[in-house]
Amino acid sequence: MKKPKSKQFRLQSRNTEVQEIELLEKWILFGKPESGSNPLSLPPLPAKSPIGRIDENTYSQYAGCTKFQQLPLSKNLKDGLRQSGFKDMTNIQRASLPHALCGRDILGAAKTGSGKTLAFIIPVLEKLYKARWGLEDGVGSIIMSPTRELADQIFGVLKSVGKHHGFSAGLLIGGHEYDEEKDRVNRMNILICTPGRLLKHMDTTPNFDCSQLQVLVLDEADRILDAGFKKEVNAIISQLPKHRQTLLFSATQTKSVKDLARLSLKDPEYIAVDEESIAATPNRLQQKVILVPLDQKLDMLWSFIKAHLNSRILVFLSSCKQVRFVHEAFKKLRPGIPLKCMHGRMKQVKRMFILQQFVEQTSVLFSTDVSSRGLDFNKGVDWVVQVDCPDDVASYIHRVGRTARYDSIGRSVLFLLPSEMKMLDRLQEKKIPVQFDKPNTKRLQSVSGLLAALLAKYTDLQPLAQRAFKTYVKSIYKQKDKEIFDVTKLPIDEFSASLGLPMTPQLRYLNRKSIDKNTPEEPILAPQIPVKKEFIRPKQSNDLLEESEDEEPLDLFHKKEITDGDEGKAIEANDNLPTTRLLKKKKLKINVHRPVGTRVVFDEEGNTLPPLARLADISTTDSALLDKSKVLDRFAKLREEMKTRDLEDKVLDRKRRKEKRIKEKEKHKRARNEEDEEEDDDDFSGSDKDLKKVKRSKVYFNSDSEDEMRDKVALKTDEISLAEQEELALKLLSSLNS
Ligand SMILES: Nc1ncnc2c1ncn2[C@@H]1O[C@H](COP(=O)(O)OP(=O)(O)OP(=O)(O)O)[C@@H](O)[C@H]1O
Repeated sequence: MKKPKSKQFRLQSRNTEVQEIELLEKWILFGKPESGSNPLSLPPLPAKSPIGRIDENTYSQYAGCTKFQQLPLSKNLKDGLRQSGFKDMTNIQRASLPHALCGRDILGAAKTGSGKTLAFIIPVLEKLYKARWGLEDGVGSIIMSPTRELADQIFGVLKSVGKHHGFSAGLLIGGHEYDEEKDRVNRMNILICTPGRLLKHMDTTPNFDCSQLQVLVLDEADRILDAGFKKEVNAIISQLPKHRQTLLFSATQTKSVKDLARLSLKDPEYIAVDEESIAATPNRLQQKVILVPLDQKLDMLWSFIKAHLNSRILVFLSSCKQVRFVHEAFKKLRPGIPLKCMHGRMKQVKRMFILQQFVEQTSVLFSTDVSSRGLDFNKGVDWVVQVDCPDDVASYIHRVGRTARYDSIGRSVLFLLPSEMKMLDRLQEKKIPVQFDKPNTKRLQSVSGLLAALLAKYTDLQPLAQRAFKTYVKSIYKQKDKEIFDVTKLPIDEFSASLGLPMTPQLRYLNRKSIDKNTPEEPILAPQIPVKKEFIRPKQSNDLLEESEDEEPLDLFHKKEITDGDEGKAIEANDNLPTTRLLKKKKLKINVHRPVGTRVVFDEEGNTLPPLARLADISTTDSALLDKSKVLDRFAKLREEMKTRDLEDKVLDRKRRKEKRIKEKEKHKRARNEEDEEEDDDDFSGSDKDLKKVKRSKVYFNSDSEDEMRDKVALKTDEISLAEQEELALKLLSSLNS
């Protein structure tokens, strides 16, 4: 146990703390970089130049320095950084720390894996230290992250570099015990959290108070500020004090980040260290794009894995269901490397466990975008394989950013469908150095046949495959960027077969006939409706699957059923509308409170008629709207149908009852047997046992037609006794005769 420190020692250390803070503040003030300047452009300080106070009023320069030790940081933090192995600063740290340490708001963008975490953790720790923040002061800093895993990693870095500081820090993320968090949340100085969980505490935890907040950090700011978190983040920000330092970091600077900057940042420093090279991906990252038809994606992935059995491969697919199917199916095919999967539907603890396993050994991790942002795989991912096209360039950058972290090298490959080639242009527009390659199909191993066999053998795999198929197609259908994602160009049947499915699942929202170019007939429920030009999807000039100009615009949707008679009217009514308009089902509002018999009925001219007048009309006039003979025929048919159904039901019912009876008898029999066995265990003499057996054989029957058997045996007993009687009579007679 530690010896309690003496009062004098505590006083002395408090004095040195006060002196240190005073010195740091003067040093920071003295060397403040110009607002808007880029410390990276300053010449680096000579290695042996003095650090800290030089004389009474002179301090060393810190803007432009390259090492953490040259910064005006507390001794506690310098020790923490050194012990965690951090010596030289990365560019984003060099560019942002001098500004952040003097209390400025920061809007920082830097490549993935470039060290943004330390760029905000250091100012947080220093700000609270200089404010002499203590336990009783409550929440001093909030660090928000979009995902739990990322929050957990930030927490890890904070614990490591801040271990010599006395702050209490807590992780507030979903999947953790909420009630337990409630008790200690008020005692935490630094909160690392996901937006949802923080808001929950703000709303429900008594006395939870952030009114003294000093620093707010948004990591992966673009993601936190996008539509998904908008409500939560706005609600949180409205409860925070305006007077605070705000640090926003992300790999890509988006408009919404700037929007937030306008809302709450005060003269922020825009720090984009990669602006000169523009590309948001590291130079150490080799990036390839290959053209893979949809029905060959799994073959390609399988062949790739087989060719890289000694690597750590992170595979991105677009949905949880695909991740689950590919993981389960490939696991059964045993490629010779451990396979793992991770998606948002998994419990937090499991996700953490999988991540840890993945970084420890060579393996393949199938994942959704849940692991595409911010996760630091300890420089350990060799390959990032994007099997499904990312939503946009930002998403691409985040995915490939899981490899080539800090100073390590990495490789990535993106599979693009012929219809998704526009994505290549988008990447090149953003100056992302991707290399387009043709895949080596000589080494391609086909797995679709194997998958079909697997699906037949493991019945639980088939629904997984079906769901994977459906979610993939739906994800393409729902994508906003129709220039890249065009569901009409997917070879649906071939894709289904490539997953091993015996039949293509039904996709209700797609009109299959329109998609299938081999069956150019008209969709049955889609009458030819003139379509306004502006509603037709513009054709892409560089689409490999381009259709001819003359072709009718594709109709992807099912139409509301239109009967022969209605068809003309429907067309007339919607003359100038695009086809899609017709398909929207009109929601019928039923007023359940309407008094009975008050329904409004219209005549042919559109005049309202009194309720039920139309029916009365039918009975009184010859021009009946309903043909009576037809109605009677219909009723006769219905009666016939009901009769046959009734018969079928009866047969079924009889069968069910019989089965039930048999089951019950078997149950009785088993119970009896058990009883008898118990009795057998008691002291039975041999003869008694035999007797019992004989008795039992008379009582129990095994066959289904039990009653018949019983009758037969009864008959048999009668016959025997009769024969015996006859024999006895004969004997008697012969004895009498003799
Ligand atoms: N100054 C440094 N010296 C050595 N290693 C560093 C330094 N700064 C960061 N690193 C290491 O670089 C890796 C990436 O850092 P970090 O996770 O902070 O990157 P990031 O920019 O936040 O990435 P992302 O955008 O993907 O979230 C980590 O393993 C971290 O330990």
